[in-house]
Amino acid sequence: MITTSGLTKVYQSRGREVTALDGVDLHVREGEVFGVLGQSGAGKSSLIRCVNLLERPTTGIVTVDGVDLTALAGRGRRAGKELRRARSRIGMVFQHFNLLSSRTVQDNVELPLEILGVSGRERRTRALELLDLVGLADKANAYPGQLSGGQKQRVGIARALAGNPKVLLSDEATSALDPETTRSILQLLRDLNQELGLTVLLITHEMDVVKTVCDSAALMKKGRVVESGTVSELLATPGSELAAELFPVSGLASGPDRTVLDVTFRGEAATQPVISQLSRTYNIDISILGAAMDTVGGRQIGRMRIELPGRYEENVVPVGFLREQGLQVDVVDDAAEVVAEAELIKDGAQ
Ligand SMILES: Nc1ncnc2c1ncn2[C@@H]1O[C@H](COP(=O)(O)OP(=O)(O)OP(=O)(O)O)[C@@H](O)[C@H]1O
Repeated sequence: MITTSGLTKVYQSRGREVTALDGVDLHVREGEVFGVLGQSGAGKSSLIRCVNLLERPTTGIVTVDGVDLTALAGRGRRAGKELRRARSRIGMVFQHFNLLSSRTVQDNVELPLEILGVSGRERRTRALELLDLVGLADKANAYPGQLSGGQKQRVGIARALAGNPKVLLSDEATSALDPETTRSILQLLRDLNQELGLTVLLITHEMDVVKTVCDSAALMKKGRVVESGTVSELLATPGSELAAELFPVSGLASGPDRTVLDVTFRGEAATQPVISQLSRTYNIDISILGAAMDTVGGRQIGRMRIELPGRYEENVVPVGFLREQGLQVDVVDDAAEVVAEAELIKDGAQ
């Protein structure tokens, strides 16, 4: 539904060039909720703004629902009209709602329809339908200033849906909201995704958002996508940074000459007593350093960090046993963990 290939965006800023996107290839399938994560400055906003051509990419191609938007941009009047039409099929939701304070809720929702030249009567009916869909039928005549943050975002979503889009882009839609309101807005996006078959591309810096609503996710760093896939694929990828952040377990080895493993359980494997079997079969003592259960991508999943006596070379057979039981086993390298933690501290300090 959304494809970018070789997308770059270079800004000219005070005489120097800033590369915000450095060759981004993204594939968002029809009907999925796709989350793009990354630290501040990674290029997330530039990406989403290039997808609907709010920002003109420097090079590369953006296709939405089979239409090459980059080919239409800046190619005369006729193509401009086609681009406007294609863009009306892409809704956009903003972090700070971007509502007009002098217009009522209903008039805010009608605005894109006015621009599309829809008649007054049709606009009113459509706006009321949309307000009903987002649970705000009783606020049609209120002004944005009279609404809570969550209600304002619902109006923003209703407005984004006015042109009957197939795609909804969301730029940090929940980051100005409290946790409870965030949950209800995410639920609304999920319901719209399922009821209307809407494809949603959202950018966020919150792992919880990805956990709650996303089918797929990508991690951006310095203008590049460094990991992407369905949430289940990512969780099954050894060494995936997104998986580790989506589902963190911690705990350091209790001393030298120990093997630390992250064992991920899902489905049937979660109900088997594998740890006690492992201990009995190989006559080893196992310490549990950390454990967590969670629902990720709608599936229950568990992860446990365990420690076995002896170095990894001495534990190849027990590790093989765990893998034979269908468990995902990642060997935790303490030295790498220490480096990763130091990087996190350094990034946080910047
Ligand atoms: N209009 C602009 N002019 C010059 N540089 C820009 C412009 N917009 C973004 N940048 C730069 O491009 C890089 C990527 O910015 P972008 O806003 O896309 O990142 P982001 O991941 O969305 O960050 P945040 O989470 O803080 O919004 C940054 O270095 C930023 O300073």
